[in-house]
Amino acid sequence: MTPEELAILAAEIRDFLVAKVSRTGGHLGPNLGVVELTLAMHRVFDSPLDRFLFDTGHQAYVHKMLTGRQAGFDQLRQRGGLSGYPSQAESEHDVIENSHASTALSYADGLAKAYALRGEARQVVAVVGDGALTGGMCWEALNNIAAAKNPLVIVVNDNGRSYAPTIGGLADHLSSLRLNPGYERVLDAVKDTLGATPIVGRPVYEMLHAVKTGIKDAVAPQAMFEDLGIKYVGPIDGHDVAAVESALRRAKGFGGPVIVHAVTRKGYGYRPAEDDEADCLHGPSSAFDVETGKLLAAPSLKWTNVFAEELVAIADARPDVVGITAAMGEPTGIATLARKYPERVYDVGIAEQHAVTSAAGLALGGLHPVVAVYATFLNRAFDQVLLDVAMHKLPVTFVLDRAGITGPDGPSHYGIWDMSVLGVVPGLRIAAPRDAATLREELREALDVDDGPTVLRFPTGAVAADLPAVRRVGGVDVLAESSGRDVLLVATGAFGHLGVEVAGRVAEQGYGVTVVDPRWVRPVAPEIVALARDHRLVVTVEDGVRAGGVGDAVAKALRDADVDVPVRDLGVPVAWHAHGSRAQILADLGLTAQDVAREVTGWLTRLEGPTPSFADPDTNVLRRESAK
Ligand SMILES: Cc1ncc(C[n+]2csc(CCOP(=O)(O)OP(=O)(O)O)c2C)c(N)n1
Ligand SMILES: CC(=O)[C@@H](O)[C@H](O)COP(=O)(O)O
Ligand SMILES: [Mg+2]
Repeated sequence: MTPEELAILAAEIRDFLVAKVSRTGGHLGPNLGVVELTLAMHRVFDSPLDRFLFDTGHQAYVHKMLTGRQAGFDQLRQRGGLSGYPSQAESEHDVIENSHASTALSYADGLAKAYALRGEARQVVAVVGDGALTGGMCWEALNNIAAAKNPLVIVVNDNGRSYAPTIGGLADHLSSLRLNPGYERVLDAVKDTLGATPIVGRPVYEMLHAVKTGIKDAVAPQAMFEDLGIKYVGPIDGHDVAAVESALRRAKGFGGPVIVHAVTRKGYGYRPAEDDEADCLHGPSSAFDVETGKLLAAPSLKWTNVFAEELVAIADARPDVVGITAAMGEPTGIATLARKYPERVYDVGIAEQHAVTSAAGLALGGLHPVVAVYATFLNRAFDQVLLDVAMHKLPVTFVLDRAGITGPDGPSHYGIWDMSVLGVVPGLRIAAPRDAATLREELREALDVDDGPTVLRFPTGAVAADLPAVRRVGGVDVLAESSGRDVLLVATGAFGHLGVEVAGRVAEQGYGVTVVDPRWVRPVAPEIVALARDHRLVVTVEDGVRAGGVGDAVAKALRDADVDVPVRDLGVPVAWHAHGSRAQILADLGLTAQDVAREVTGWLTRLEGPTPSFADPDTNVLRRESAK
């Protein structure tokens, strides 16, 4: 293809991305920024013989288009449709399916070693963003890549942003070169005067590279990488296909590890994304107006908003409260605190392990840090929570947004493991609010705990309507109860509403039912044990994996207290759950009022002894507070 044809193709790809993603939602900004880069990769290398590894994978839409999957974009991130990330089931061109950042270079190191050992002449090309580069695994990988000296091409897609501008020393290094006025001005002048005739411009352009070498040496990215033993090529204009191709061909022929530093712009070529100061339309969650880039759906009050507002209200009175985000200030709501108290919020980059242990440091220094991350991303910092925070009994509060079944981002984004994994951390307490009122209350309770870590976890999306309790037993809220005592239903977190709906259905069948929201789900409250003692069956329902979850914990607590009441647990099976909407996935898992009620009555009918033994159908009226 001629440069002109390539330019036309790039424009067509952009038009396609905007047209499709504006209907489905998805990672528009990141993918608009890698159009030329991905075109060049496919022109220089031979996928799938050569392997393309996309770090985080949210920027692989162009790669999908170039590997025959354009038709799938109408169902992007929808159940049964195209994944928003690489998917081996979709294509042999795809490798990394995990949407957690900073993994690609480690995969690349291993893959390159395998090809070297097996004598396979296959190139490994890893695309890693400047944001992902702030993750520690990248540096562990670079250390090994340099030592292994295997042929490996690392494309640093440097757009200067994660969601917000990327923070940290490395980002400063990269940006000082990228933003060097001399480099940019001369580059633009060369490109302007020579017009779109890059071939003619090649010698001049290459001369510019020589000029830049001086700048590079002065600015250190080249030195920083080359001192590691990794060749550095760039910075190059990541939107100039010919320039990227030239750099990739040089890298391909080098015979060892090479970094190609491509300077790109997130949202490039679509003004609403380019001008979006928040995050360059990083990932609109649903359909948006093409003219403005604004979501079509009316904004709803989200769990995140409630958390953010309450945190600021608490921080107003508590100078010891500080916030930490791992490059997700806006998505987690911590940015709201930063706007009022910028000196009390720390963005550590995509570095959750560092976030947790630096929070331990903050706590040792007399502060009470709030670490706000998506539930799934805390997985990688388990050791830090366990040994750096909990073993030292430090007052750190973890606020886990997107806990439970999320949906469009697929299996590696589900926040379903926290209650199980964190359930084995001595001294750690977990709260699962059911609505805005309990979120506010439990956040305050968490920040009042000063002898160990606390966790607050809530799901994605609009906050559940307030669900007042009928009464409170210790720390446990009774949401509904009837005269009979056939079943105690423990409905955790946002499943409070589900629990009350199930109770109505079960009571209609003549059974006695009590629905409770434990509020603090770990450790199991003694009141749960006491309430269980009065019932014939305990059923738990949780928005998390069953194995080691609340159900298992309640069953163990009853065993430990010699309370011989059977426990049945409902939740998320231990499996990889495909992408879809949260409602669809919950329905697929039988976590709907109808399905749960059917399960509960089924268990009740199979219980030994007379049923309903405690419930008098005439008096077994379900008592509950109407939502205020
Ligand atoms: C471990 C982890 N933490 C947080 C995220 C959320 N996240 C998704 S994309 C992104 C920003 C990535 O920035 P960069 O690597 O520069 O890629 P870009 O979007 O700029 O192309 C973040 C923080 C994640 N995917 N993984
Ligand atoms: C790729 C990534 O990790 C995030 O961008 C994720 O897509 C955010 O999802 P939300 O839409 O839940 O904020
Ligand atoms: Mg970036």
